[in-house]
Amino acid sequence: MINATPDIICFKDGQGRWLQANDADLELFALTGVDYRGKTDSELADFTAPMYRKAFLACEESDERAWRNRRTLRCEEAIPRMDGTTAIYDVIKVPLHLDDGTRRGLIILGRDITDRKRVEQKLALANSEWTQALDQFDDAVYLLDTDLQLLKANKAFYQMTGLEPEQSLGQPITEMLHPDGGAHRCPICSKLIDGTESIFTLDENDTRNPDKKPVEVKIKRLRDESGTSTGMLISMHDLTHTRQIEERLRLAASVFENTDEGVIITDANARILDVNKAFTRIQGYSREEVIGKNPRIFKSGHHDQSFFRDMWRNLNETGHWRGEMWNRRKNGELFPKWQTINRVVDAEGNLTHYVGIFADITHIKQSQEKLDHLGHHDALTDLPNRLLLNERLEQAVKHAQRHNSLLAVIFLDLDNFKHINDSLGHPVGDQLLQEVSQKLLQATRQDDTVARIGGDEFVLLLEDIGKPENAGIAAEKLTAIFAEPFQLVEHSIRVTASLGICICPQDGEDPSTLLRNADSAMYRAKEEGRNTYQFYTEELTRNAFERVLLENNLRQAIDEKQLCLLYQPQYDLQTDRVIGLEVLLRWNHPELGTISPAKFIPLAEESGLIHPIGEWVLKTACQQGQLWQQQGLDFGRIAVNIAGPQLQRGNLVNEVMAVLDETQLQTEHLELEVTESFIMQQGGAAIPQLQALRDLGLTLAIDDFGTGYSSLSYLKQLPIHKLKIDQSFVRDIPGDRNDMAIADAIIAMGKSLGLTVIAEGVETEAQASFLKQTGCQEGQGYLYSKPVSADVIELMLTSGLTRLDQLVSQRPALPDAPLG
Ligand SMILES: Nc1nc2c(ncn2[C@@H]2O[C@H](COP(=O)(O)O[C@H]3[C@@H](O)[C@H](n4cnc5c(=O)[nH]c(N)nc54)O[C@@H]3COP(=O)(O)O)[C@@H](O)[C@H]2O)c(=O)[nH]1
Repeated sequence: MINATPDIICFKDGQGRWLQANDADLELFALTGVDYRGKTDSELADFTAPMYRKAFLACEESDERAWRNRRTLRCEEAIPRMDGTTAIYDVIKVPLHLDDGTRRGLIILGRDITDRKRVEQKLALANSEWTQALDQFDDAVYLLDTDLQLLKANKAFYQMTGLEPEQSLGQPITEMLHPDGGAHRCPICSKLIDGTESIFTLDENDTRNPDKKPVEVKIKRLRDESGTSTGMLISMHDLTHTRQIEERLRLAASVFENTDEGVIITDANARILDVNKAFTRIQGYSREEVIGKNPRIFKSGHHDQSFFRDMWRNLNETGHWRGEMWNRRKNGELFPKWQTINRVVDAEGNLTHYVGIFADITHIKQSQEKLDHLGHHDALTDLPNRLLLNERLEQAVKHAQRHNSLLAVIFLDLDNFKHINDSLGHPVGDQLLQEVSQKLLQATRQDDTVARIGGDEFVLLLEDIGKPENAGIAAEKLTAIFAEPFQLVEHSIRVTASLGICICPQDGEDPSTLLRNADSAMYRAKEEGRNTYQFYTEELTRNAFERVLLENNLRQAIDEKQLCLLYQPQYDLQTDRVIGLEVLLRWNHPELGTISPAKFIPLAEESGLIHPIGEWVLKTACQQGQLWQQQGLDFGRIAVNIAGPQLQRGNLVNEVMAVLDETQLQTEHLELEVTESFIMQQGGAAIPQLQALRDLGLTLAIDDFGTGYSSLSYLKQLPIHKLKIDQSFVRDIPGDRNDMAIADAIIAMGKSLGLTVIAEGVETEAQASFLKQTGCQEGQGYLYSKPVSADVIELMLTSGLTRLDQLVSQRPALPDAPLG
């Protein structure tokens, strides 16, 4: 019967000797067919495979324990198998003793639990892995049975509740958490008691919160396959960190919305995702108007491409950019802002956003400008002060050096200003200084600088003055403002000024030298008796005064009949016949003698006196021509020089028509000469007037040709008849090859354009013969005749002679003709 069971059964006597064993036992130890009876485990180990020895010894040892403890022993024994695996047996050993305590025998029953063990081990492993996994959670997780007794809990649970596993497993949760019996007041326990599944939060200051932290509680009912409840799973999530993040987010959102700085957030492609209230206020666009747009819609046009290129490079290299930028508001207004842009990257370093923060710095800029203005201007007159003057002077010197131009520094000091202050008081002195400042500004060009460098001292900076004499003209204008008394609120004050002029580069090439020299020139003006000006160099002062003198005298010259005209014949080079007479003006000054037009015509042009003078010349020349016309003298044409300002004024055509009408000179007897440099300077503006003059039927010549750089294409557009080769190209013929080439080219150009070419300043036969050979049609110069009076011309024409030298040789007793 004992062989019918797969369990092992073995009986041993009191000395551990085997009495009987069933087949399962014998098979287990490979003892089948072995005479095992009367042998102990150790002895049997010799009768079977060596691998069983360890198992036999272990059996002996546990047998001994059972006897010694005199109690049934239950243990597990591992028995090796032939296939290399190990069988685990659940073994029960029942020790039998005699009444006197001696060992009588041992009953051994064993059941193979290898498979169960394996499953149990797997389960235990899985269980421990699961527990370990749950221990990793920060959330407290615990499992209750249907009686709400704690079955399992992770580490976080014990940490949160302060309970120990030994004292809590198998205990009712409600009593553990609320030993005072208040479980029904606890929101977690009351829900557990009700058996309801739920998710809820408890704040740290909630008196019912068993834990003093904000927590999110989730209660889940567990069910088996049949749907029967098997327990409850509870998780408690500590919300402290979440609450902190929420708080930070709330704070960030509040800062975003309430900060005074505009904030703009874009995605990685610079598409706007969000803007704040301040942005809307500053930029003028609503949030909806800009979402999805690129910030370039705010571009002001103030910055060039390189500005943005540098900005992006910086941003991408360093992760941020900071600087001043100009933007355009929705209403079109430009404004300056101080902008910071940051790149935002994710954990992998990939660009996700750009965040721009900016402040409108319009007011700061305005304040800066105000401060800057205050720092650079005189508080009383608002004129530039010494600091700004120095800056401008430095720039002006550089400009003059770069462009090879002239710069004038005028130091102006009021004469006896101290007396005005002392006698009438400082407020009146201040008023006077303000008035003087205004007048100085009115008397200068917008580009000039008028500075007050202290007390009654002013400095004027005149750039690009062309020639030093122009500084003298400016000084004249400036002294003129002191000719009339200054009308102040309660006083009419007469005051004069002394001026010192210094020219850059000739009198100094740096600001301090120029100011010092202008100052010392001003002191010389004071020494000269005040109310005057002096140049730093005496020669310039002399020239300037001479110029003023001439200009003043020229005004009287017409009325006092000091002007007269000379005529210089012009010839056909092939026939030597007189074909015209150039009219040349002379000024016979009662004290200074004959003054060259080269000296006074520019003065007349600058002062505007050229208009009455030019009119007088034209009318006088036409009257003379008409006289000769009446006498039947063949003078060809009268060639009158027209100055640039006469043409520029715009009424020359009417003026010429009126003179021709009045004098009755036939139009074909009149020729007008206009300089090439003036025509060039006018561009196309002179053409309509020249055309109108040509339409009158008179002849138009371009004077000083070759000095004004006109091009062939430009010349073609001009309604002219004649080119007059400038005498500077004739003077050195035949010695200078360049001049010969230029003269040749002008003659060829004239020919190709169908224009007559006349050469002026012909003094030698060689020059005349070269010009003739190269095809120049007409000539004029000392070789034939100097400019002479009308009487001499008349004599020459009536005598049938053509050249002055012939006249002189034939008529030695000529009247006193003024010879040019
Ligand atoms: N707008 C006006 N300009 C006038 C008028 N009258 C004269 N001028 C211009 O003044 C410049 C100087 O003139 P001037 O001193 O009269 O000199 C002229 C001739 O005398 C001189 N000339 C003539 N032949 C010779 C010569 O063989 N050698 C030599 N060295 N000089 C000579 O040349 C001047 C002629 O000038 P241009 O007009 O270029 O023919 C001068 O620019 C006059 O134009 C006037 O009324 N209005």
